[in-house]
Amino acid sequence: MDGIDHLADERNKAQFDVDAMKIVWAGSRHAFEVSDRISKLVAADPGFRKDNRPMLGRNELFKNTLRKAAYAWKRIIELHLSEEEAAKLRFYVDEPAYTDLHWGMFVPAIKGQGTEEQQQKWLPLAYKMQIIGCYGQTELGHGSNVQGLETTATFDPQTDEFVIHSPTLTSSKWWPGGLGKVSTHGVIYARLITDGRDHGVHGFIVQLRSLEDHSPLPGITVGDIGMKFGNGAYNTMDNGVLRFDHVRIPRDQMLMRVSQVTREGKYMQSDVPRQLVYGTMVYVRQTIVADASCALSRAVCIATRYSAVRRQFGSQDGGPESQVIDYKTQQNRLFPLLASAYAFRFVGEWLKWLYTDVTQRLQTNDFSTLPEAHACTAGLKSVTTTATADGIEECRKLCGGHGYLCTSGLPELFAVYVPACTYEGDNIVLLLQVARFLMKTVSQLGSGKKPVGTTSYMGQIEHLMQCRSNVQRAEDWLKPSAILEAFESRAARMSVACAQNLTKFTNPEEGFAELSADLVEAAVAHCQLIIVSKFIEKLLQDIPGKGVREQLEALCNIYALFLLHKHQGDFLSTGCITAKQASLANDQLRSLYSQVRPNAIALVDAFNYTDHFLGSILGCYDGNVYPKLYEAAWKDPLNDSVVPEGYHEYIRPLLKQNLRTARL
Ligand SMILES: CC(C)(COP(=O)(O)OP(=O)(O)OC[C@H]1O[C@@H](n2cnc3c(N)ncnc32)[C@H](O)[C@@H]1OP(=O)(O)O)[C@@H](O)C(=O)NCCC(=O)NCCSC(=O)CCCC(=O)O
Ligand SMILES: Cc1cc2nc3c(=O)[nH]c(=O)nc-3n(C[C@H](O)[C@H](O)[C@H](O)COP(=O)(O)OP(=O)(O)OC[C@H]3O[C@@H](n4cnc5c(N)ncnc54)[C@H](O)[C@@H]3O)c2cc1C
Repeated sequence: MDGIDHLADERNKAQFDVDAMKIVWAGSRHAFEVSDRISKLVAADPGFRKDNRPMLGRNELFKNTLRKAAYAWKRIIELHLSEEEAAKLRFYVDEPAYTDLHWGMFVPAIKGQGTEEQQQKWLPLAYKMQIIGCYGQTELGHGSNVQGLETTATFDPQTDEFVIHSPTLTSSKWWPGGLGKVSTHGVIYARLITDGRDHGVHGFIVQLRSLEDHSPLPGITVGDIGMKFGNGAYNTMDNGVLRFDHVRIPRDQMLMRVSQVTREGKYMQSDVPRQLVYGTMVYVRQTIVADASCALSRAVCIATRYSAVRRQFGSQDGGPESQVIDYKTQQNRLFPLLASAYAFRFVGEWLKWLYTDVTQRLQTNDFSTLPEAHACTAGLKSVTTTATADGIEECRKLCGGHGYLCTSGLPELFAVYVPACTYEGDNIVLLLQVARFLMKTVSQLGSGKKPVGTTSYMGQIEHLMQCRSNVQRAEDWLKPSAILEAFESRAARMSVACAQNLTKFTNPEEGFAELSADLVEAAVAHCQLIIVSKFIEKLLQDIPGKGVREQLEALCNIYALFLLHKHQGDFLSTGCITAKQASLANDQLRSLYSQVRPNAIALVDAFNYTDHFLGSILGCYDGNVYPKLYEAAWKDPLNDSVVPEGYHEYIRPLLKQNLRTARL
């Protein structure tokens, strides 16, 4: 447009090396370089244009997604992109598509639950996209309760086949992404039945469509489940419905790493735990935490840049009005979200490490850390997606009226993101899994079994149950030890209080159900402690770059003290801190906001997002918001004609009606 950087003054205020921060955000110099190169490549390619999405009807929108996915694949092949680069390209194309499920769930399910032989047969086909797969678990009647799935896979020893069948309406598969219109195959979860016995839910590779003409194979009814929340948004995805009418598949298409069925129809279990059938969900939940930091940082980048551009009130002697980012209320809503984006980034990095560690252990038949990995992935998925969905909506409000325009990018971002609170495990259901893990940990405290990993703080339970914070001045809250002690004692006390209340019930399951709201709060406290402590651990690492560590320290303190303020009730009622200390934390928070303020624009520049990826006029790099908004409005299809279609039919007759009739 005018070629001027309208945020240049803001950028000049920064007190740290933004390029060094970009590397911290990306995770490594290599990750930064890949991400930077691929994001620019996508942004410069008109084939990946996305600004017209909210205007398109479903069929047009979906066809456009198919085109982009095919084009992305073409570019991946032409440019000889590595697996890492290809994943980045799909990420920056930024359009939910069947490929997400193919690469993100179908392939991992075969890798995690297939035998060597099965992997050798299926993975090369999937890697070349000669078959396209989905993850078919959820049914019309059951999603959370996986053990309640109704689809059956009955072994027929006569033919050495499984017969896959949907016995009821509620057993119809319902939701799997990519299933509706695209997938040729699916990993389908069904109850395994041999010789009249039900062995529970297992995974099967089932071909759904002809590889010749894409028509459903005999016995298969398949389609899309219909429009979802928002314009554009997740409607680029063909979430599907699927019914089986006695569909036969060969025996070797049951994923047999965890359990097997022999030629004679004998059911056998390996010495790996049965829970590995749920392994793909652990993998995906871990990736969702990293994705949360991406979605939140994107919204925060838009809201921060726009808050520096937008001015309201406060003009003195005819000078400019105040930038809204200078209002403390704006900072109090925005900066904790900025801090959360960084916090989720680092906890996501750590969770990836934890997952890699568990996977390596599983390969050597060490299953000891699986329960913790399940609790951490479930809990962190829940806490980070809830905060991110709420955070995106808050960013929209932080942008005032203009945030409500699709051109702000925020409505679509919210609509695409919000199902993350439900898919891959409803967030409350997942927190209840964490609570079960915590109650088990508390119950074992007296047994001499030392809690490890993320529950190791419970090892000092006597201290945590009676300690009092020694914070006396606001600055004392900057000490990591003060923060950690407060968060650890809050989490420990909430868990122990639940455990004590549970003993009042003769039936433990009844007690768990009755106290579930409290248990969820205890689980949240535990997960927030993990996020805070991983941020603090990150700061123990070597962090090069002028001023970078100082910024991260400020953000870490903002994240922790904001949570402390928001959940004051927990901290005060459990007696970990006094009302005076809570008030000092708030004083400290205000002064941290002032410290971050001059760095705010540079801190969001460090995400290194292109204008294409942000997809937001309010968040554009140069801050030249008003001319772009004005220009975009005229491009709306409604402005194609000056007098709207329908004028002669519906407006003119109104205007020309008899006045006397109108008065009656
Ligand atoms: C809620 C539970 C965990 C309940 O399972 P259950 O067997 O009835 O539960 P239980 O008796 O409490 O647990 C038995 C035991 O299994 C453990 N466990 C449960 N899940 C896992 C796991 N993933 N890894 C490792 N261990 C696991 C539990 O901790 C229990 O262990 P324990 O017996 O206490 O030692 C489960 O059914 C579940 O995960 N439900 C959520 C369903 C879900 O996440 N579906 C995802 C579908 S795919 C999708 O949404 C893709 C969207 C992606 C996109 O579009 O991008
Ligand atoms: C966009 C999107 C994409 C999806 N993609 C896939 C896919 O690719 N493959 C696939 O298999 N599935 C997919 N799903 C399905 C998804 O995994 C399920 O919707 C999810 O696991 C939640 O299950 P549900 O729908 O049965 O919710 P429900 O369990 O019916 O939840 C309804 C309410 O009940 C509450 N609730 C349920 N159980 C309990 C309990 N024990 N205690 C307390 N409260 C409880 C929940 O908190 C919630 O408030 C997708 C879903 C969406 C929205």
